[in-house]
Amino acid sequence: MIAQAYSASGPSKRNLVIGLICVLVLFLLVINNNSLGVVSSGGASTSSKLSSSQEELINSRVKSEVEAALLSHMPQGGGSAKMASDNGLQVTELSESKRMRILVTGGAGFVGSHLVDRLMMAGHEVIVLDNFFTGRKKNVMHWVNHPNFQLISHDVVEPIMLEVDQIYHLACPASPPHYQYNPVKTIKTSTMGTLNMLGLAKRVKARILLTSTSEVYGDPEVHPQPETYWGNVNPIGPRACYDEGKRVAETMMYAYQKQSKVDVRVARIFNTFGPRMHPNDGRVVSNFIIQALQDKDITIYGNGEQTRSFQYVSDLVEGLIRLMNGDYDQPTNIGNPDEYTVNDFSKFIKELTRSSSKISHLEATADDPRKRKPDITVAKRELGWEPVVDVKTGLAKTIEYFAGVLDEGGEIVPTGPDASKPKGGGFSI
Ligand SMILES: O=C(O)[C@H]1O[C@H](OP(=O)(O)OP(=O)(O)OC[C@H]2O[C@@H](n3ccc(=O)[nH]c3=O)[C@H](O)[C@@H]2O)[C@H](O)[C@@H](O)[C@@H]1O
Repeated sequence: MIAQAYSASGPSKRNLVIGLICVLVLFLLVINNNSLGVVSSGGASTSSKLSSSQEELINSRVKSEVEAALLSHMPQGGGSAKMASDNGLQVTELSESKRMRILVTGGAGFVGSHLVDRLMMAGHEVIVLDNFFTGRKKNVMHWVNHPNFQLISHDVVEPIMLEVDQIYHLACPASPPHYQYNPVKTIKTSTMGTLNMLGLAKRVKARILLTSTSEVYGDPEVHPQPETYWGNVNPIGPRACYDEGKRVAETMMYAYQKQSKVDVRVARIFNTFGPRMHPNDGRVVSNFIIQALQDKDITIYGNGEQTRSFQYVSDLVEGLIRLMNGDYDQPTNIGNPDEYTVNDFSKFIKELTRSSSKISHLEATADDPRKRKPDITVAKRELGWEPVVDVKTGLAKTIEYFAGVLDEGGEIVPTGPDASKPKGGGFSI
């Protein structure tokens, strides 16, 4: 009996034990699977969580940058329907008859990307061309999936066939160390690039706006500089690739206007700063801010008595849009006449960043203009435009931006005065 009972109860007990073990194993497997799931998909999910939170961070930063930049210029109310896009920015719904297809060459760069934000939010279709030499995909990443937006990796030195209504032709490195890195390429960009864009404008009957520069005035002997001043440029100096390139680009604009009736606009941009400047841009505003935030020496080239007048990027963008859409077709200075010596500017940045940086004077750079200040009478009269963001407010936003870049990416070694290639991938994000 006992044996029977044992043998009878034996297998059932064994079955019970086996069953329990199975349940336990299953249970462990489930737990394990789950925990594996957390780890691996958690790896994935951590990374996807991370990337989505990074994305959120980027989007929120982009959003606040754009909102801050637009605050002073956006028409309030307006009445047009607006749609929130994926990046949280409001895009006006334009009727087909009002919606234009707008090409922005150099649209992934510092100025270009701010212009793209304005045009996209106004409800236009925007095509960005960029060769990503100084432009960065991350500057326009927040529009990449929007149906009104197209990003094309293309160098304006090569012709391109597109159908557009307006062309903002910005493509060209603008920082002295970058445009001097490959002077022949800089010349090609301003000449062949502008020729190609003018050819396109002629073919499709698009209005074209060239972003020229205060550098066409060279080392000016007239101060401040009105558009009627012809300039003082050394045609064979290290800056000539840019200065003369832009001067001949302007010449081409008016030759095409005269000969082929192309509808042209020319903006002469004075020193501009703001968020999305390349951390290795090498120009004075980004260099001084980055140096000051890291308590590194602030590098002044020469005696620091040279002057510059600084405008915030949203003012520039507003000026460009007004020039493009107005009737005035002659060259127009777009800049803020608020003038500083480089010495005073370094003190201003130190004060705003509460930095303990020391000032260090390096050798002066060749042909560095000794003074620069725009006469904006024409812009005021013809466009009803003048800057509305004071330098201190603009600098506060730019300092905040670079503080964020430093927090995310760690140390930045600013670009010095020598010709150099921009560091960091332009196409990666
Ligand atoms: O920012 C701009 O919009 C302009 O910048 C440059 O012109 P530049 O005035 O020479 O620009 P910076 O390199 O910012 O130099 C401004 C002054 O600061 C000085 N600087 C620059 C950088 C630095 O680290 N330290 C320093 O003392 C330069 O020698 C120069 O006197 C471009 O050539 C222009 O086309 C462009 O419009």
